[in-house]
Amino acid sequence: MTLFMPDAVLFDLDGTLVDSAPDLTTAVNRMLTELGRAAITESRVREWIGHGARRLVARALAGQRDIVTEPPETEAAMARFFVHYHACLVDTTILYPGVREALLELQAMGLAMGLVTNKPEAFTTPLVSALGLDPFLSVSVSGDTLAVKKPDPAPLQHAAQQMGVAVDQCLYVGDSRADLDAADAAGMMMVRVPHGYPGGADAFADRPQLLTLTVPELAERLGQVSAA
Ligand SMILES: O=C(O)COP(=O)(O)O
Ligand SMILES: [Mg+2]
Repeated sequence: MTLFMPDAVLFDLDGTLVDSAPDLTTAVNRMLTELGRAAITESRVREWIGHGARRLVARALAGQRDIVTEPPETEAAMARFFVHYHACLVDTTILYPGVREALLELQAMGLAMGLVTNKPEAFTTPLVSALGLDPFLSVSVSGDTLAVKKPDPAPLQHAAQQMGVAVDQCLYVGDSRADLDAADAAGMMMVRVPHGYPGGADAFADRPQLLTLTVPELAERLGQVSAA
């Protein structure tokens, strides 16, 4: 698949710009321990994130990824998860290697940048600020900014609208199937990072053509496109 020169690049957060799984695991396990439940592994958390904090908490309580209805204790558990995740939000969470330099390059190319994450705003805002991402982002759409979250296309469409850029002139950079489904439904091109939390081993099995690049590789490729 060939790359075009977009007017704006939108980024997913968890698994794309930052590896937040260790701190999320700490918070989930503090919550589970409080409820007298057994802790879960970080690899489970890596499989269960991507559809927002509430879905992660519900999956952790149910002990499985596929849930039809939320366990009844989800609401109360969410309140405890919020307390615990706030306390360890940036204990170990850092940008993936080269991300800061890549964002500087993209900024120097004159590209507008934004964030579209399923993470609740209460976590997105302090995390973005602690990691020094604020100066790069002209818009930030979280999982609870609108009534719907990814894979619904609305958060991507909302971000594009806020930036005054046509949806098909934006490029979305994400790590999960929810990101791809949102981008497809919005009519936005997506590039996938090779790390992160895809949402199952076969999450992209039916999309072998999907361009897979790290954020630094993307900045380099777009640099070539803009120079051409
Ligand atoms: O909160 C989540 O489940 C994942 O957040 P993300 O959309 O930034 O990957
Ligand atoms: Mg993600």
